[in-house]
This record gives sequence, structure tokens and C-alpha cells, in this order.
Amino acid sequence: MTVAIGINGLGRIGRSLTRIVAAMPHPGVEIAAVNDIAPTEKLAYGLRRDSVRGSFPGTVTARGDYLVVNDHAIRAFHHERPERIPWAEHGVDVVIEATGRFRAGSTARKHITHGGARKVVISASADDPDAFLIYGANHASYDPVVHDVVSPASCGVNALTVMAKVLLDRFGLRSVNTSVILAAQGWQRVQDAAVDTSRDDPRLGRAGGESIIPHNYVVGDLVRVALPEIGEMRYSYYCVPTPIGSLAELSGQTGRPVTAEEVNRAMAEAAAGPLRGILAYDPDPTVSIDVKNNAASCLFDPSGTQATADGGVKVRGWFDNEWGFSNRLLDLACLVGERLPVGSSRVSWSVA
Ligand SMILES: NC(=O)c1ccc[n+]([C@@H]2O[C@H](COP(=O)([O-])OP(=O)(O)OC[C@H]3O[C@@H](n4cnc5c(N)ncnc54)[C@H](O)[C@@H]3O)[C@@H](O)[C@H]2O)c1
Repeated sequence: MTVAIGINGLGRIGRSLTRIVAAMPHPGVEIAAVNDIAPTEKLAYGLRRDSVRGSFPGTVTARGDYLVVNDHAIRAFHHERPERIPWAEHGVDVVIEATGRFRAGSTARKHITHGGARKVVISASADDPDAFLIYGANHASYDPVVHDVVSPASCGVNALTVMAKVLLDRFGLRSVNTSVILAAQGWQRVQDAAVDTSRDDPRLGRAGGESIIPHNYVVGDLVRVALPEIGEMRYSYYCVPTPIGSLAELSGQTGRPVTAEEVNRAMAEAAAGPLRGILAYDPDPTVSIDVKNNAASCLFDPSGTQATADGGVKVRGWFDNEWGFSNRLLDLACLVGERLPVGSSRVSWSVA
């Protein structure tokens, strides 16, 4: 079965999704349509040339209303509001909402009620989705009857959750404290700006290339949605000027004293077993750029593991904030697209 997806927003995440699908690691996915306020020619250029990932390994052209990626023609729409995008006309089953503008479940749901898609995956820590589904932790709780708009939370939450899952399952885990150091984001400014900054913190408008900037609005405690057993947790996020490659650190208290070797062995076993593809393990000394194009949610770094005699443990993982997360978005799109409720049909498209 092929799941036809539509992507709203062909920015960093939308372009990563397109490159991943073109490279075919998800053979059951086809991009049927995209929507972005930018003209098709600019979308094609943005896919051909990428300052971080390099030139597209294939061909991308704009042809009328279509974006042609290799030999595959993708209908390109240019609507500003989700309710105007006629996804159903191009057979879209699942919309990946990746503009960053429509993170509220109620707005993203318009891709279904007005656009005629059947499911929506929001590419961010959404405000009120039907479910947060984090791959490797709670994605099996997906219920096709009641979950129409889902979110995998954020890239940082995914990296933290897979490490927390292993520590929780193997050793017990509580009193969790996390930090995420996030690579530069597209909404950041090159020079200081006072208006149109993301959220209501003036620091988020400061020149992104010059500072480590605290980002208090990223919802770090969503790790608890997937793993409620870990209880209350503390968290912090910072944006840094590196172009790609981010870091997640997690510390906590285990149920019994453990050694760093035991923790590393547990992570290596999970990476080779139940979390294969979601958690990766690499003992080679790593810096952030090394994780570029890694498809896992987290590349575990055993050199960062510390353990204390009273059961305290600290672990470190790297993640490609675009590529790893985009792979999880596609995993989720497959999950929801392959399990559409029997008898469900597209609603007819209407323009609000
Ligand atoms: N970049 C990352 O590392 C990353 C990682 C995880 C999650 N996310 C989340 O994914 C979302 C997108 O992030 P991004 O980095 O791709 O952003 P981006 O700014 O690179 O891309 C956004 C795209 O949406 C388009 N757009 C803007 N308004 C639109 C509208 N009204 N209708 C249609 N298209 C519109 C823009 O033209 C742009 O192409 C955000 O919510 C972000 O928090 C980003």
C-alpha cells in the first residue's frame, strides 16, 4: 500500500521530507502535493541548492503547477490558509503540517474538514493534538478511530525520550533533568530585531549567529507524555549558532546503583534491538556536525555517560534536528496512513 502525503510548508522540514522520500527509504510513501506561499520556482530552487546539505542528488524543476522531483510530478499549491488547500483533489491521505504557523490542532484539523485529507501530522510540539506519539516510546498507542491530528512533539523531545525509555525500562528512572542545545533555526534573525520575533521573549529576536539564546517556549516536559512513569521533570533549551546537529543531555536517578558500562551496554543493545533505527550508538568521539544526515532520533554517545554510587546517571545523545525528526514524521505518516479506519472516506472539499 502507498500512503499519499501532502506537505504544508516546504521549508527546512518540508525540504528534508522531500529529499528523504526521493531517496526512497520509505518505499510506502509518495508525495502527492505540497503547499507553500512561495512560488513553485523558488521551491524548486530551495530543493536543488541547500547550504547545509549540499545540492540535490537528482533533478528538481518547476513545470507549471507542478514540482518535478526526478521523474515524480508533485502538485504545488500556494494558499496561505489551510482551509483553502484542495488536498483531496490529488488523493492526499495524510498532511504533514510543517509551516510552523498552524501548530494548533484546531487549525491543522482544517486539512481534514476543509481540504479532504484523512489524517494530519503536525511537525512540532502542537497545542492541542489528539495525541502526541513519540516513536519508540508510545507510538503503539495510536488509535485510528479517535486520533485524527497527531504530533511527534519536537526533535529534542524525541532524542530525550528514546534515552529515557531505555533507562526507565532497564533501571527505573525518576527525578529527571534535561537540556537540549538546538542548532540554529530558520525563524532566528541575523541581526537583532525587536518585532516579529518568535513568541514573546525579546531574546528570541537577538542575532542568532552571535549568542547562545535560551528558548523557554519549547515544551521539554512532553517526554512525560510518552513516559508518564518518570514523573515530574525539569528541562532547558538553548539555541546555538551551529547550522545543523543538536545535543540532548538527560540526568536522573535510577532505581538502583548502575555503572556507566551497564548503561552503555543497555543503550547499545536497544540500538541493535527494539529501538533499531530510532536510537543509534556510536563510540567514535563525536561533535555535532558528525550527526548530519543521521536518520535516528538520537545518536547515543557513550563517552558522555556518568554514573554515581547513589544511582545518579547522566547520558548524552546527538541528533540531526531536521533529518532525524523528518524521518520520524514519515514513520508517523506511514503509521496513520496505513491504518485508516475501515469505511472512512474523504470528506468533500469546501472553501471557507
Ligand atoms: N528546523 C528544525 O530543526 C525543526 C525541527 C523540528 C521541528 N521543527 C518545526 O517544524 C516547523 C517548520 O520548521 P522549519 O524549520 O521547516 O521552518 P521554515 O521557516 O524553514 O519553513 C516554513 C515554510 O512554511 C512556509 N509558510 C509560511 N507560512 C505559510 C502559510 N501560511 N502557508 C503555507 N506555507 C507557509 C514558508 O514559506 C516556509 O517555506 C516549525 O513548527 C518548527 O518548530 C523544526
